[in-house]
Amino acid sequence: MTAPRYAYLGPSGTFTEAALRAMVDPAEIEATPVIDVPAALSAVRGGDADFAVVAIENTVEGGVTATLDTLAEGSPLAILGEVVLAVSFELVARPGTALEDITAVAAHSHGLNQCRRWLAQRLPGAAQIPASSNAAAARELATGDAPFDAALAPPGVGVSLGLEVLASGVADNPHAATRFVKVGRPAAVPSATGADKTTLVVHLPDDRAGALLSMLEQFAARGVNLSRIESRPRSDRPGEYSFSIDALGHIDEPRMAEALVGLKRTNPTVIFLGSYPAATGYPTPVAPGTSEQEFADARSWVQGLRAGRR
Ligand SMILES: O=C(O)C(=O)C[C@]1(C(=O)O)C=C[C@@H](O)C=C1
Repeated sequence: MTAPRYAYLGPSGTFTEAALRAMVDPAEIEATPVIDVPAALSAVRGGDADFAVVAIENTVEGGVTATLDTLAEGSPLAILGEVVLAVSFELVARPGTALEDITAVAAHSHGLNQCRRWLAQRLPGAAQIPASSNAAAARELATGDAPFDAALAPPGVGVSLGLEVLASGVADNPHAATRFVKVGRPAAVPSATGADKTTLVVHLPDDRAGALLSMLEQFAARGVNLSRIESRPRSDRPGEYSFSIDALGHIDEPRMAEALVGLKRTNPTVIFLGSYPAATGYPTPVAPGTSEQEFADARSWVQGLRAGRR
């Protein structure tokens, strides 16, 4: 059997690679670094990779828009799992560089934003240069003629490239974390674990007052908790928005299945991106009256009514 092929934001050393390693045994897969999130997801869509691991949300920047938008448009993809990693950086530079010598620092734009305050305090005059990834910035510094003299890199990457660490634990928020998802092509949904998450994209009906409220009611009426909802502008219809939603629970559970039926009946587009184990591991909250047994009992009561039982 050939090893499953994974695409991830490279080069080697990115937080995305660390997330990939946290999800699968690197010895059992073939991992290919790619230049950005759309390239990783295109590799899956086009069949060059079986899976991709991509960042979807971080505690400072919120949703990773490249991921949310690329998942929501184009041929169907499925989220199969998630992992959350704590994120803090090392400020790295070529040996002999002092903090006061630094005139320009590079990192992924999310990395720069995750260290905005630190950079303002410690390197107030330095230009901030966006790179395709934090690890790519460190690599360019080590090997090339980089137009910057420092980089914010994932821990350990600078030393492995022969760079010096000028500061470690760099992060504005000591609790900063990034959530990554494993994405594949759609297949039968893996069974519920009891601690699951379902990700959806919903387009609301045009020009209808209360459309957002009635979409949310589909979840509320079945006791389904949302853990994330964000709106994104639609590239095909300027001025209109799609909603990217994480809901706690699994499509195999009647409360989630009924919410999906309601969403499908009342909204023009519902994209199901998958039901998969939640990284928190917290059991799915079950509101009174929404357990599987209560749905089953109520259904058989209705069946009984039809058959004349009162
Ligand atoms: O994987 C990496 O190292 C990245 O550079 C990407 C990325 C992101 O897309 O958010 C990943 C984690 C950090 O939050 C900062 C940047």
